[in-house]
Amino acid sequence: MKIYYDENMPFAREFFSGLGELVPFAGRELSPQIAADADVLLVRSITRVNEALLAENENIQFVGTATIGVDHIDQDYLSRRNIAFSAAPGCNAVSVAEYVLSALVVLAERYLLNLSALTVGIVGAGNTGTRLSEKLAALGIKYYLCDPLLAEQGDERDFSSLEHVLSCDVISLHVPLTTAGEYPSHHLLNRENLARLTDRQILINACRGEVVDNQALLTLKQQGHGLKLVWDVWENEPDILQPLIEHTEIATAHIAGYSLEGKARGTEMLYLALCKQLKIKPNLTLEQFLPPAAITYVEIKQHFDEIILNQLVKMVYDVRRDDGIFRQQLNSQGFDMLRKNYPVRREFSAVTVALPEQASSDVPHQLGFNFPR
Ligand SMILES: NC(=O)C1=CN([C@@H]2O[C@H](COP(=O)(O)OP(=O)(O)OC[C@H]3O[C@@H](n4cnc5c(N)ncnc54)[C@H](O)[C@@H]3O)[C@@H](O)[C@H]2O)C=CC1
Ligand SMILES: O=C(O)C(=O)[C@H](O)COP(=O)(O)O
Repeated sequence: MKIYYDENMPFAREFFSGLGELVPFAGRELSPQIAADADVLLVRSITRVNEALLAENENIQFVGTATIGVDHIDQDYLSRRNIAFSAAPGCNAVSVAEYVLSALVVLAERYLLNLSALTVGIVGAGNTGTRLSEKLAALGIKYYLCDPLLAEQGDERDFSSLEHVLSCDVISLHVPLTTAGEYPSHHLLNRENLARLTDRQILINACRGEVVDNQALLTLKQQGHGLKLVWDVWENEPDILQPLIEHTEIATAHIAGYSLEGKARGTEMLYLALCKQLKIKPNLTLEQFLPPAAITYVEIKQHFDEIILNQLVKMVYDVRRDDGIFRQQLNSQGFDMLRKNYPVRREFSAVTVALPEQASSDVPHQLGFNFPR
């Protein structure tokens, strides 16, 4: 059995070598000719899987994407051909939530904002939106959720209108990219509603670039609008609207979900799905392969406050590192190479935090840091 896998899938060799012959490929270079003899195809978000790619392949049994987003997969085509499909829902949701938290900590420091006094509007209350809301709740930050689909499905949380969440101090977008249905997200933020945002607001996009009309946003910023932007995803990646970069507070190359745990969990989820498809009992887990973090233990000696929060979050993940790399190296390396060469980043859970014995709050552990044994 030939298993074709994207070369940017961590631990793919470790997980899949016992299941078949492995063939790595570069995500944007996979052609119908190359993919023609794959029995299993494991992709990331940059490979479009559709009839154009698979028409010449008569044997393919399984397609997997090690990502949350599935907008690059023609699922109707796969089901018409009876090809099994699996994604990795939630695999890097914590990573995205920690990216957003790091950005908020950095902006709070830059503009002397009192984090706990901010309101945050979360658009899309699925895996990433929920992980973010849990971290905000741990910090006592008031948040509002907008997700008409979940509301209609009977989700019992409180939901707000899009109009309401767009009036919050911080707006964080966590929807899939969709163009059909009752609530399509393509250009959910457009010229009209962007123009209604105010100079004091922060807009964070770490879902898909096409959810915001990038050209309309650029025009608004060029007119002197003060809206602060945290921008991880861009329309038309990798050929992005570069003039927008200078108008952002934080700009990165679609890496919000790139913690080592987040990417590797995607690989592990595909391994489990493929084992199920092949009716094989899985015998490998991610814990076997994940290395320890560079710093594994921190002892806090004082009352936990926003200063310690700032230090703790930035010690594990300081989004300014990725912003700096992006601004300095985008033109020399290119968008895709920045992503391919992404430096190791760990999640909060890789670090154990010990608190003073009489600590009155447990915020670090509620944020996802590990408990001491
Ligand atoms: N920047 C990055 O590295 C990453 C980006 N993503 C993107 O984030 C998206 C969301 O991820 P998850 O939360 O894990 O997905 P999810 O599927 O768990 O949740 C998405 C939620 O958005 C809601 N939704 C859909 N259309 C909506 C609309 N028009 N208005 C409000 N809510 C709407 C859905 O009902 C669902 O509850 C993914 O589809 C992916 O495109 C995901 C991981 C990493
Ligand atoms: O999981 C998703 O959805 C994402 O956006 C991933 O972070 C995309 O990563 P790549 O598949 O483009 O490496």
